Amino acid sequence: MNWAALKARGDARPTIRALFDANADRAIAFSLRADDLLFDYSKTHLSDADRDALLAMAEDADVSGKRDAMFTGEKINETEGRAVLHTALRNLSGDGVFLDGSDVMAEIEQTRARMAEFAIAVRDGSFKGQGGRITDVINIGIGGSDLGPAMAVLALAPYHDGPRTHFVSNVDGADIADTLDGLNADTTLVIVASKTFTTIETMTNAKTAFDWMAESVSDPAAQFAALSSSTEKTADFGISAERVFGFEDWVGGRYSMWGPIGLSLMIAIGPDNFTDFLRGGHDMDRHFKTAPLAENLPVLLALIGIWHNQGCGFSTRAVLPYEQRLARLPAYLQQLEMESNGKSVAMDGKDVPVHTGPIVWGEPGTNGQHAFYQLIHQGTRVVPCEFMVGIEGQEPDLTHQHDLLIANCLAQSEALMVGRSLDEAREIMRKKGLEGDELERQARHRVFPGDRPSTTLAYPKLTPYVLGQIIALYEHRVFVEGVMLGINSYDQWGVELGKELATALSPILSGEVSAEGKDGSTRMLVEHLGRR
Ligand SMILES: O=P(O)(O)OC[C@H]1O[C@H](O)[C@H](O)[C@@H](O)[C@@H]1O
Repeated sequence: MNWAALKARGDARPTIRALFDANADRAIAFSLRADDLLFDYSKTHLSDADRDALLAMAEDADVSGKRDAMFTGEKINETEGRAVLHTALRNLSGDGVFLDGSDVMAEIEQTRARMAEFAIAVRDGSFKGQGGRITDVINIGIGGSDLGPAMAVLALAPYHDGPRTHFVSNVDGADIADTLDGLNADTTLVIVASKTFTTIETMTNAKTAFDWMAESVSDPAAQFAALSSSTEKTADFGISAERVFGFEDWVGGRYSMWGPIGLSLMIAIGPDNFTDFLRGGHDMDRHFKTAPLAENLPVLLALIGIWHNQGCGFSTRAVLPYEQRLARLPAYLQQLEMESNGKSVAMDGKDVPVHTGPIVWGEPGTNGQHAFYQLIHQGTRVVPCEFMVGIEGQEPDLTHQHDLLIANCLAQSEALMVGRSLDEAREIMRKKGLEGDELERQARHRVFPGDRPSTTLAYPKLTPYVLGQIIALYEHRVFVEGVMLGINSYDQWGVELGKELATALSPILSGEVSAEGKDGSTRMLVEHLGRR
């Protein structure tokens, strides 16, 4: 990968406005329609030649070959010796997906059918709590066993016609205490979601929920379900096999919401809507597998990411959905992107010679506009922005509010690109009656440098299908960026050390083990925080 050449291109980038001036059809030439999504990347610094160079880099990195290897069950997660087949969870084509020569689809479909049967029973009241029909469902999980369903349940609130859904993740007792407060144990279903069924936060919260349940009902385990790859451990916890929904280790935690980890979502919106969500993801898979690289949405999104981060040196990325119900999407994408591509060592064991995954963050618009957009417009760093907006909202009586929402979204990307010159700012100050030094001083504060890049993803309406498309789009984008960087996007060794040290610190904090050997700062903090 010729990173130096890409950097040279980034350094020599033309202004975005110059690119528009040079090509009257730039918006068409630098946008892509796939199914009913429109991805506009014309408000970036990418020229035809830069795009060609990036596409050539994608070809050199064998993105197509690696993509096919993923879909066909090769063990591309080399550091864990596993295949990467979360796409099989949403494979609705009827075609087999083979791993080591055997088709994995029968088991996936069987589990999905069991999930649907259980979800229907919870929704129609035929599965009951010991106090009657289930009114509340609590998903206890963290990371990939929390963020996906939590994000999607909020995103798809208009489709939510099942019991109330709650998510508990943090080991901070405040999380579970606040959630349990006011719930009736005898009409609550607790879903313990953990791929490994060893995660300390989840196991601790599950035990707390079990004890809470035991205070009110004679058979607490009867109101527990489990989602995991480790069925022995779910049995040890006492959860009956008929309410255990398993999946295999070739589904990564942050890619797992399409299968059993999505049970809370399925109960909330119903199996049919859940299938629509899968269909959206599956259709994006089909597009990713078949569209030529230059017309391939995940590939282009990845190339924009590589261009901004490794080409132009913009090391952060703001995700700005103009959709209040996508409030948890930035958090979801933080795990997806930063846990997948926050690595320094390439597949071959060598250091990656460039920065890897960007720092991803964001908030829904318009709220962010009144908070951090100041820095995006006038700060000293360039933050590429990824806007998202729907043609339609879900509130037929509030279309005027949706129009305002769209106007704000478009205004931001326009403002970022065109900016406001010093002369324009002077004119505004002159009209306000200022003159001389004061006019000059005030005008400078009102300059917007402009030439700041953004992309806009427009979708018809935030339906389950569209959410599936968007999530699968970002999953594949992360994969393509990972391939180009030469890293394994599917492991997460970087989370281990903190876990190990936390395990060692617990007995030190409780005074069972001495803090000797710890560094001075940690010893001081143990002494200060270990007081009861
Ligand atoms: O689903 P679990 O096994 O409980 O894991 C929950 C989460 O914790 C881990 O530390 C990983 O960083 C995440 O990738 C994972 O999603």
